[in-house]
Amino acid sequence: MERKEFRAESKRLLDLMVNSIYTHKEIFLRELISNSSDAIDKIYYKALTDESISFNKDDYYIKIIADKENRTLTVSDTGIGMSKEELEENLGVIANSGSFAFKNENELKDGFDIIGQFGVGFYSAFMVADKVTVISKTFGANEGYKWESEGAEGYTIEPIEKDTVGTDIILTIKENTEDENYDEFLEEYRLRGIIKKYSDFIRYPIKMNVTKSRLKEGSEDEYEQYEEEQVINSMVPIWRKNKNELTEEDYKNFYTEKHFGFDEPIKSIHLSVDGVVRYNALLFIPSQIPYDFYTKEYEKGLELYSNGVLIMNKCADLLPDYFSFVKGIVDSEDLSLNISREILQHDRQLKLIAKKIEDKIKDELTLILKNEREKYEEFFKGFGKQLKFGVYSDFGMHKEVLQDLLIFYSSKEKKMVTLEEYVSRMPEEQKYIYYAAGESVERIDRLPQTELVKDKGYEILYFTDDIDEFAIKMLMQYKEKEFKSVSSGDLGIEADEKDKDNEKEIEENKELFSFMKESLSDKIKEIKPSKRLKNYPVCLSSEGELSIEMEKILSQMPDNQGIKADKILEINIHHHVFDTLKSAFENDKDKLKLYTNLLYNQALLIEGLPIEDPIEFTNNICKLM
Ligand SMILES: Nc1ncnc2c1ncn2[C@@H]1O[C@H](COP(=O)(O)OP(=O)(O)OP(=O)(O)O)[C@@H](O)[C@H]1O
Repeated sequence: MERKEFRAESKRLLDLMVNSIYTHKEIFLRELISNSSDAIDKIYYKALTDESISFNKDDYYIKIIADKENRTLTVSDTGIGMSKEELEENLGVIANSGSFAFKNENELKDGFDIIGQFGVGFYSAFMVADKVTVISKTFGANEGYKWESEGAEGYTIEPIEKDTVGTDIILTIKENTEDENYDEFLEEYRLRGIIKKYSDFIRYPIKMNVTKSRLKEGSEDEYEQYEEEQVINSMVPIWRKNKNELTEEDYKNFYTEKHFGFDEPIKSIHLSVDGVVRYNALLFIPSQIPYDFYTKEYEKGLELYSNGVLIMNKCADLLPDYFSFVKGIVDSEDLSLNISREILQHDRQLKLIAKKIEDKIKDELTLILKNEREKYEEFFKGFGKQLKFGVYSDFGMHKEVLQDLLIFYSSKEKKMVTLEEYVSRMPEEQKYIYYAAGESVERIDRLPQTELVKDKGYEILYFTDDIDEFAIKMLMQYKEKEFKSVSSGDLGIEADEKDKDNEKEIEENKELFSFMKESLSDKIKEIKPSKRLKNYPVCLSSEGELSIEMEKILSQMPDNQGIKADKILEINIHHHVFDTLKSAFENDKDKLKLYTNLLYNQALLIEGLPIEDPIEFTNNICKLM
């Protein structure tokens, strides 16, 4: 019989499993039972919706058999089974989740991490077994197949007789070592405990033979032991249980068991609605972003059940895009089993459920923001962008829902604040909500353009995400206060007396400014004395809808059309550099050209924009040295 190699990634993971020092080895059983349950879901759904298949609820179960003599533990199910191709495809490679590829070598050395984070499913069997045998017959096939592997060397596959459809996974349990006791995975008591702990909510019976004792027939004091098949799990899905029967721990276990995420959810939401549409929902707000969250591969959606039967893995219509990070399940007895994806989209009941879910998520997030700020900030680090995309998308249609969930770094508070907090602190004479956009808080903090606003004692919100300014433009205003970039032409701050005195100076230097403007030609729209600069000689500001930050972001887009902001070069006439400019204007116009060019390039650098001709720039500096 031919031995086949595992694919490279699988081999590495297998090595990891075999040599695992992971302390919770017991989770292998949870993984296998969960796979069995998924497989039964598939056939159960088929049987319910296809009239040609006879249906008997009792036919669907999982059975655990421990055989101490042969050191085998079998997890047997009456699920959909696997064909030869499926055995190869599913068990010869790491589950097509991509999660593995994402982990880098360093993280991989730490087996704990990968098991804890992703639940590598089937492969975890190798933590406790020397050999794993899978015997499976898929629905509609005439014969079964046996897949067998003793670890990283590879696996074999061959046809085998099997009467019933389903899968048996037979683990040959490892011998005990000095540090590890593997015998326990053959102990009835221990196995029951593991099943209760991790798989109690599985909706199909998990059966096991348990040892009992009874009075011997005809005897009054002599007992005998006998075996009886028992269902170990309670089978009530967690979402059907009463909230006060459940602990936070139960919800967390369910989250992990379902592989919703490798983190701990910041919130579990349990809904039992008995209105026009009756349904139960269990929703989770994760604390960490999944590695693929901001990629095309990420698929949003909730598991959808009709009266306990899974009808869709990821029902996207239940979640708005801006809450796409939410995981969970919805189960309604009012939904038809045979509902198709297309019908579902227009289903009135589903729409009602979706609306209620959206409201609930918003309320919960608002509560966390209010009462558990640190937690919210952690959440926002990961998912804040998604909320801001939500404000921006669909022409701002959802801004009302989302605006109070936004937080931004504040120049004054030195921490994240809400728009509401900002507005409530605004001095009476302050007209606008000021913001500054840039790469990082540190960089924005040093932007010359912030000087005047800070000097006035006004708070500035720092925008460090690309989407921020676009989202704010969509928002336009908050509580009737418009947003204003500190780089915009008109800041709406009254010039103080000193500035008025300077108007004379400006008038006197009109020609100097027009000479400088000419030498920069159309690189800038205008050059003018700055009202906002205090300590810096120059800065750039912009006029119109498109800011310099937005220009930067758009220029990085693949279909960038070279759209430019209208730039204004502002000169600080109180800076000693201005005296140098004046004297060059009098005595040496060529030098003034050089200076103008230098100042313009300096302003670009401060903005984080590339200078157009670095060679010319450095040559100019040398010329002046
Ligand atoms: N008992 C089973 N019956 C039928 N198919 C199975 C069974 N066990 C595993 N499979 C198939 O093998 C695939 C791989 O299983 P594995 O546990 O490695 O990953 P997964 O379940 O897809 O992913 P995850 O464990 O992250 O949920 C499954 O997706 C399923 O198609």
